[in-house]
Amino acid sequence: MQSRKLLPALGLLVLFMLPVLPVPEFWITQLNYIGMFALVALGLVLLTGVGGLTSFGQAAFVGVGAYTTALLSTRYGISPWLALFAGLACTVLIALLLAWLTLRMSGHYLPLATIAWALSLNYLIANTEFLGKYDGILGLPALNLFGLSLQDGRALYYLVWIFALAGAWGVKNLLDSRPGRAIRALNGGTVMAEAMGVSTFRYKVVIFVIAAMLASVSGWLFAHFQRTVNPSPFALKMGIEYLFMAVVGGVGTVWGAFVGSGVLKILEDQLKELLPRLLGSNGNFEVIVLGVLLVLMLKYAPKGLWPFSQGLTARWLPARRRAHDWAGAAPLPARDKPEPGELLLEVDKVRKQFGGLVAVNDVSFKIRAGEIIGLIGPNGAGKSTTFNLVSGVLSLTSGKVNFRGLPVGGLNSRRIAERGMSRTFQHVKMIADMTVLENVALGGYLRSSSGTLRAMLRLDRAEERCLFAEAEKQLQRIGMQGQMHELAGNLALGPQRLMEIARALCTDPALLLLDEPAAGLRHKEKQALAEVLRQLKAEGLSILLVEHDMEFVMGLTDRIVVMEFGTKLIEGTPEEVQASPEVRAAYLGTEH
Ligand SMILES: Nc1ncnc2c1ncn2[C@@H]1O[C@H](COP(=O)(O)OP(=O)(O)OP(=O)(O)O)[C@@H](O)[C@H]1O
Repeated sequence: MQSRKLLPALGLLVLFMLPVLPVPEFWITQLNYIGMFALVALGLVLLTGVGGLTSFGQAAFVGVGAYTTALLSTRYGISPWLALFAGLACTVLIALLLAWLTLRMSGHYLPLATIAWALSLNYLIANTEFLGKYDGILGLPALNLFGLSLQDGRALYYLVWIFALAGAWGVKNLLDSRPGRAIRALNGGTVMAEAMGVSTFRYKVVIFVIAAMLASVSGWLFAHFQRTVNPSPFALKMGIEYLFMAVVGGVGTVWGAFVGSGVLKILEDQLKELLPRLLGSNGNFEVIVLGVLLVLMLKYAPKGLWPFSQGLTARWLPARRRAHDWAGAAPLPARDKPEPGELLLEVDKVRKQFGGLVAVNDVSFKIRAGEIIGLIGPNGAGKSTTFNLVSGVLSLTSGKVNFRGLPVGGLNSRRIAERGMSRTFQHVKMIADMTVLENVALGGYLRSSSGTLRAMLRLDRAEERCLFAEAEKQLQRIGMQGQMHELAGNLALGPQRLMEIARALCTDPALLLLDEPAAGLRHKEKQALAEVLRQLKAEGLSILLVEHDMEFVMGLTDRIVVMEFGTKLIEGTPEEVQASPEVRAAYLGTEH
């Protein structure tokens, strides 16, 4: 534990002592650039590494910050500090516009769109008379802080690194918070996060804007360091380099941004110097060597240098475990629970057509509070589609769904979660590199309120304690408390499915929707799951269970709805269903 705190403290001390030590000016300049580049790469850690949104266009935002301060401080004599905020305001406006235009794109369309707007913004700057075209703007004033001129690289060094480390602190805090868990959920697609009540589009915009703002601050520092701006450092080529820096360091890790910026900057400069001397001729040979090194790194350390080095040192540094500081935390707000026997869910003639195929054909059933209802049927019978209609993943072609007396048909899964239905997934959806506890705490999203700024400034700790206390309570409820500090991705399938149930319970649902929870489980794991579900029923919870495993459903449910070819074949008690000749023909007959 001691070495975990000692090493960063030592690193910080060395970093802040460097300018007063006899370190050559060249290295101070290098470190200034590394700090500025790291700010941009930090934005990419959040946007690309964590959020899964690849951007080649961050250099354009560096340009917005640089040009705004250049223009305002040289033409209008405005203080560079005011210009910093003006630059950030411009950046936010441009980022919001671009986010609105591009962030709904997926796959390769988004990276292509970032290339397109990076080219356009750069071309616009380079061809605007007002901005000095390709010559840019010269004669920027040096920064001044409390009467102290930061003209000298050694003086500016402190400002650069205060910004860079403050950025790292903010991003690190954000990732370990309520909005941070929502952001970390983006990378695995939007369905699970939306089902936990997260507006995934909103968080995509948030990380896009934060990344743009970090780039803009870097541009402001860069402009006053160089004392001149021109379009070339903000071109697409630099946008690609920033992405390389993040990837080389480790695109999902905060300190990777610093490692990547440092390694690339130093290697590039040293190779530029060394290679022509070695080869005896001039040329940009460093580009070739860097390209080869990058390919080798992607092959042998694909997660980047920081995670690679962490893997090597894991033997000496014990894994960090979250301090258990939530004992006695206040409970999260809870919803009014339905009375036993109260009509909870009313599915009335729901229909879903995919083109000419009627996947669900006027299916109706009801669930009362305290019941476990099974929805079964052979492959392709329409169970998952019905489940998705109830949980808001699919829109209804016709029919009605009422929940606790109010219509919910047509609401999206976020709104459905707000009303008190929570679901699990046929294929487990989780954040593999987060602990079990953190995954479950994501379920408490709608019962808490800390926003991005509070999280970045770490003002959210009291609410975080409440969230973790609730997550631990739900894990205890299903008998998984002992595994709460494990990474979710390291669990076997059975515990992963139970973890999903704990996450759904953390939303404080009135109805739990389980999509094939026994699929792929071993016999013992099925027994453990059935035990948990029986216990939840005994506690008064209502459950809709879509399942393939007949034995599992028969021993657990109060009533069963059997579907075939999109229609409801029969509804009854497990005994009635088992005795039904139609079911035998349609389902059991084909199964046994
Ligand atoms: N998005 C879609 N587009 C077109 N057809 C679909 C879509 N989703 C499902 N279907 C079709 O609707 C029918 C019902 O599918 P559904 O997945 O609901 O069945 P199921 O009972 O859940 O089957 P399984 O047990 O195999 O998951 C199938 O014929 C399926 O091919």
